[in-house]
Amino acid sequence: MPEAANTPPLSAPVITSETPGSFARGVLDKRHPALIQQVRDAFPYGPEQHQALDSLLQEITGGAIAPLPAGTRDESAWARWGQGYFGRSWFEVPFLWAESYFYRRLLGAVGYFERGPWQGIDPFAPFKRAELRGSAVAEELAALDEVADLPLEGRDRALLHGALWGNRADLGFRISSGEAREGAGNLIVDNSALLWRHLGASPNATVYLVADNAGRELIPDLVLIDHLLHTGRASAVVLHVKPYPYYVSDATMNDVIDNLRRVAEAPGRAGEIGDRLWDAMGSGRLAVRAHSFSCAPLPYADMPEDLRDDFARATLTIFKGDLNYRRLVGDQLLPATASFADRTSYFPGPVVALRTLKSDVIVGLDAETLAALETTGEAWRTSGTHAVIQGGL
Ligand SMILES: O=P(O)(O)OC[C@@]1(O)O[C@H](CO)[C@@H](O)[C@@H]1O
Repeated sequence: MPEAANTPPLSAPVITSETPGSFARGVLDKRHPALIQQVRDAFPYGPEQHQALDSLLQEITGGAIAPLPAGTRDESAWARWGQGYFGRSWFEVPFLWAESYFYRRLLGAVGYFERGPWQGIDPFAPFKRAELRGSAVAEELAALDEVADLPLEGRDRALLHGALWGNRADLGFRISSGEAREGAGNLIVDNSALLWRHLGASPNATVYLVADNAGRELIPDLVLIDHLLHTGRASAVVLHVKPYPYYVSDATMNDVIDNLRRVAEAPGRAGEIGDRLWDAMGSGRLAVRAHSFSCAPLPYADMPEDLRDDFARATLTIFKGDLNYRRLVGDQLLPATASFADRTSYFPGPVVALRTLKSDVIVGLDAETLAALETTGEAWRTSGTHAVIQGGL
């Protein structure tokens, strides 16, 4: 098994998809082929795209990993990141790398990067759009009218939890689970008091939020951002999104615009929040960044200098979602009781992860919680029913 490069002290095997029946294997041999079919069905692609999708499907299900075509704009970056992986089976290379490269190749297959009519067409846009127009978003926006009447502590909790559990609704997750599960969910680590205390003790805070999915996750993220700005907990917010479509529903700048417009056009409090956020973007109090490393197949421990310098300016960085969590602590078979603070000690500032559990990686549990979870017999690590608000503060 490959060893982790550049990651903090505790070394543990990097997760691959080699084991039949494992979560990672299921993503590669079920979720990815199903996604190719969904994308194919969602657009009137021409023969060129269909052929490219056919050969990608063939490659991921039985072939060897091929490099990017010569002359592609990011060919050299992927040649570097994929050194030692090309020519091998998709299942035996690191899971994180294989998933990221799959999305890069899927976009390549539908002509996203090439000059031509399909350039810049987000293959996941129909799914994102449907979610944005759906009744769940409308209901969640309407519920903000009630939240507005809560005392500050209640609003803090409701809006933080909204952003947290919004992560359960991601569209990639629904490909294998049928539907994202609804319900109360289990918060198995809750460091939210530390988060509020840290912000309370930091005048003129700049909060960074590293976004995950668009739609039912990004909307509550934006609402939380407004809450931080509006209550003075933050004087500025920086929102990191993906530079191109990724992991099905990950938020890009186009999604920020669509989601913000959706909020601003809603009636009631939601519309007010949308207007304030619109103004915050205009005044620079809310800035958006789309760094290329956000789509890199690497842990944050390997982030480039410019991104490290950027995060170093944050009073607090909030990482959303499962994939960011994997990249933050390392996509490795770590002991669940390993310290979150130790695993994130390389990060240039205080961090908090808001994540529902949708893959095998988890750290920072106490032995009792872990033992109780293990006795349930549930797939608590991967089902999206459990969550953490976990801080290295
Ligand atoms: O980062 P998110 O949206 O919370 O979750 C994304 C995710 O669940 O999707 C993949 C499977 O498709 C997992 O490997 C991954 O962690």
